[in-house]
Amino acid sequence: MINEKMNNSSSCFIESSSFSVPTTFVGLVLLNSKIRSSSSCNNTLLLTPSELLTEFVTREFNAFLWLFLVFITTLLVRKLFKFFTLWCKARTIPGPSSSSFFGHFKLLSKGNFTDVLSESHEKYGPIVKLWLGPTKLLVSVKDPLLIQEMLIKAEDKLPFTGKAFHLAFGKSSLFSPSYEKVKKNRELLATKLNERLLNPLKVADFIIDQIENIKVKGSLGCGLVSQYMAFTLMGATLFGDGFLTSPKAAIYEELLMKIAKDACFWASYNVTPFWRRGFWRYQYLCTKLRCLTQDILQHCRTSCKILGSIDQNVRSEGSNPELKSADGAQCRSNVGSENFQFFRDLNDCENSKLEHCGNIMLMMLHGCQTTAALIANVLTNLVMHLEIQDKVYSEISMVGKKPSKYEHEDVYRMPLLLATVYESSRLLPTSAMLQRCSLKNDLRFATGVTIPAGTALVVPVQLVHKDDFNWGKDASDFNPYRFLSNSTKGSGSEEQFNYGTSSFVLNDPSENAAFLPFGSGTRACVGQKLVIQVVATLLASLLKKYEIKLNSGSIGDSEPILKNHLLQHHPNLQILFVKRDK
Ligand code: HEM
Repeated sequence: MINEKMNNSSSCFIESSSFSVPTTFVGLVLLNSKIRSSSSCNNTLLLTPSELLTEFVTREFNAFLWLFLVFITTLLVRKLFKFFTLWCKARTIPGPSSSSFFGHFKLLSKGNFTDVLSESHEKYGPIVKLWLGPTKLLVSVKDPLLIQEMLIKAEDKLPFTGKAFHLAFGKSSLFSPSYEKVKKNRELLATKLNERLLNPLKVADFIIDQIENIKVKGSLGCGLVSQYMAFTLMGATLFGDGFLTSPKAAIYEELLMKIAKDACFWASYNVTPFWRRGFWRYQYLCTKLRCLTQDILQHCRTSCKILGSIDQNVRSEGSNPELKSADGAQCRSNVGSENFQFFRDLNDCENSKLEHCGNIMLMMLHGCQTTAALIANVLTNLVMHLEIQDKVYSEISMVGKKPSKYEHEDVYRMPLLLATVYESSRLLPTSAMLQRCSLKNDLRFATGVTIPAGTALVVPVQLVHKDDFNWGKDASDFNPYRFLSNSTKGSGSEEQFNYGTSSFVLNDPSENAAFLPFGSGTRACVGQKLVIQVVATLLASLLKKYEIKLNSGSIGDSEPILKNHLLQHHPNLQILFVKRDK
C-alpha cells in the first residue's frame, strides 16, 4: 500500500526526473520531503512519519531475511560439501554398505559391539568402516602393525572421554581429547610416576593386615577385595602414606565408585541434561568428592611423597579459596596452600586451583577402576590355575631367600609372577576398546588408506589379544609362559622351566605389537610401569603368606562381563585366603 502511495505520489511530479527507490531510512525521508515540497501534488498521497517508519522496518526486515537465508544456505552447502568429501574419502575404506539413514547404528546397538566388529573384520579385512549416522564414521583397525601406526599418528581422543571426566571433575589437563592440551602434563606425570613414589611393600603389608582383619568372616568377594586393594594402592600413590590412616578413605572409596558408575551415562547426553534431577544429584556427589579430596590432601600433606620435593613458597602464595558445596556447606579448599610441587607442576600457574583437585580425582577414578579389574583378573586366574600359583609361590620363596638390597625391586626377579600379570591383562584387557581420533588432519596409512579427520578410530583390543595369528593356537588359553623365554631353549612352554636350575627371562611384552592392555603410541597409559610394579609386589606379599583358593560354587557365569565399561571375569567369585604353614 505504501509502495502504491509512493508510486502515485512520485508519478505526479517525477515525470522528467527518474528516482531510484531509496534503500535507507534517510533516503526515504529525503524522498518524502521532495514530494512534500512539490506543490502540484496532492498532499494526501504523501507518507506520514509512521508510514515511513513501517516502510523502513519492512525493508530492513526483508534485508535481514535475505541475509539469514544466504547464511543458512552457506551453512547447508558447507555441510553438504563436507558430507560429500567425507563420503568420497570413506568410499576407499572397506566395510559393509549402509542403506539406512542411521547407517549401522542399529546393528551396533543391537548386538555386542566386539562381535559385530569381529564379523566385519573377518569379511572385510584388517580395516573396516561402519557408519554411525549420515556424517559419523567409525573405523576399526585389527592388524597389529596398522594399529601401531595408527596409535602413533592419531594423537587425539574422541571428545566423549573428555566429556565424561569434565562432567564429573571439571576441566582436565590430563584426559583432554586434544593431544596438544595434554602433551606437556603427560610427560611430567610419566616422569614422576616412574620415579619411586611409594614403598609398595609398606602398602602391601597394610593391605594384608586389613585382609587379615576381615577374612575371619570367611570367604571374600573377589571384586570387592580387588577394589579395596586398588583403591589403597592408588590412594597411597597419589596422596602419600597418610592416606592409609585417613579416616575418610572409606567414604572416599564409596563416593568414587558411585560416580564412576554414572559418569558415562551422563556424558552420553549430547546436551548436558540440566533438566534431570538425577543429574543434579550426581553433580552433588561430585562436589562432595571434590571437598573430600581437598580434606584428604590436607590430612596427607606431610606424608605425600609423590614428588618428595616440597615447595616452601607455595604456603605463602596460598589463598585458601572457599568452595561452596552443593548442600550449602562450606568446604575449605586447601589446594592453594597445599604444598605438593607435583600437582603444581602439572597445572600451569594460570590454570585454576580446582584443576589440581580434578586431576587427582581423575587419576584416582581411572587408576582405581582399571587396577581393581586387573587385580581381580589375576586373582581369578591364580585360583583357576593352582599349578601356576604353586610355581609362582616357589619363585617368590626362592627370591625371598636371597633378597636384594632394595627389597621393593625383588619383584623384577620374579618373571613368572610378572608374566602371570601380563597374561591376565592379555586374556581380559580391562579396556576392551582403544579409541583415537585425528581431530584436524586426515590420517594416511603407509598402505595408502586415508581416514578422514574427525573419524572415530577404534582398536578392538579383545579381538587382537585373542587372535591365533598374533598369539598362536592357544591364544584363548591362560599361558603365562608365552611371556617368558629360556636363555638356552627359546620361549614359550611350561616344560622348559625348571625352577632353580634353568635361567629364564621375561620378554619385553611391548615388543609384541598385539599386546595392548595399556594402549600404545602417543596416548598410551602413563601409569603402566607403576601399576605393574605395585600390583606384582602386592601379589608377591599376598602369596607369600596365603594360598588363594576358590570358594566352591561361586564361579557362576564364565563369560566376562562389562562392568562400568571395563571387562571383568566372574564378578561374584568368592575367594579364600588360607594361611600357609611357615
Ligand atoms: C591396571 C591399570 C591400568 C590400565 C589397564 C590402564 C589402561 C589405560 C589405557 C588402555 C589407556 C588409554 C591408552 C591409549 O589410548 O593408547 C590409559 C590412559 C591413561 N592412563 Fe591408564 N591404566 C591403568 C592405570 C593407570 C594409572 C595407575 C595411572 C596414573 C596414576 C594411569 C594414567 C593414565 C593416563 C593419564 C592416561 C591418559 C593418557 C592420555 O589420554 O594421553 N593409568 N590407561
